[in-house]
Amino acid sequence: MSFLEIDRAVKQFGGLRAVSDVSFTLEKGEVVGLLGPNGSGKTTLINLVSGALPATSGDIRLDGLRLTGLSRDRIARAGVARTFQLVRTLPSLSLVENVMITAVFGRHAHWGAAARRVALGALEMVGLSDRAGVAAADLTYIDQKRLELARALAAEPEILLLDEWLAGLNPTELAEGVALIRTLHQGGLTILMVEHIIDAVRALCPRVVVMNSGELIADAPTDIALADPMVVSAYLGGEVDA
Ligand SMILES: Nc1ncnc2c1ncn2[C@@H]1O[C@H](COP(=O)(O)OP(=O)(O)OP(=O)(O)O)[C@@H](O)[C@H]1O
Repeated sequence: MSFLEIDRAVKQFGGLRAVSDVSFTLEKGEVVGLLGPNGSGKTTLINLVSGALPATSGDIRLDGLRLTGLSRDRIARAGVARTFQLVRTLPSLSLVENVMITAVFGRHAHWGAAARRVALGALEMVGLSDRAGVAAADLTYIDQKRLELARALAAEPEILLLDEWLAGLNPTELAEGVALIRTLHQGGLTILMVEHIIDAVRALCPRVVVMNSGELIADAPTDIALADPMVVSAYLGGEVDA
């Protein structure tokens, strides 16, 4: 049994099959890239794993527990946390308040002082603990991204789903972001990351899975997948420097 098992997952939106019979597994402690062109179904797949959307059919299991059909809250309690492509913070609340919310609804359902302690720990991990009392509205873009990650970490996940968390960062911030993800991985977290920045994927992910038009077209070591002609033509329009 693998840690995360995605077994023939399907998501149908009316006549559109956004995720079509996708199967792959992740072992505990792996960091895997989820690649594919715009509209290929990556975010939809993340939505199925995190419970933001119900699957049309198929099974998704974490450590043997069937997630399919469970509520989003129950899936968070099972140890799944994710970041969103569009950062979701509550601007009028302080950073620590923003993060406490996910500590409350996360794996261990902390409350009060315990939720605050977990939230401060998550802010520390992303380098924001010195600004815990600042309003989220006052953050720069990279710090909003850090806050979004802290919110996911405060849920104390077993598996972290990153949806283009590195997008929009400048080169210095990108290097910091890559280092941060590496630290999380080294701490034992299992990570599935949707990412378009190939240098970051190469730096972080020994293995990638690639989607195109809802289907899985590759599941291989990163160098091999990025040199696969089907991946090159589908995903990168032939422009990858593999
Ligand atoms: N809630 C929805 N209702 C209807 N169609 C949707 C919905 N969510 C996504 N889609 C469609 O499903 C397909 C896959 O979208 P998805 O966002 O999963 O792709 P993606 O690979 O994450 O793309 P990107 O890299 O641009 O984020 C697209 O055609 C999209 O328009």
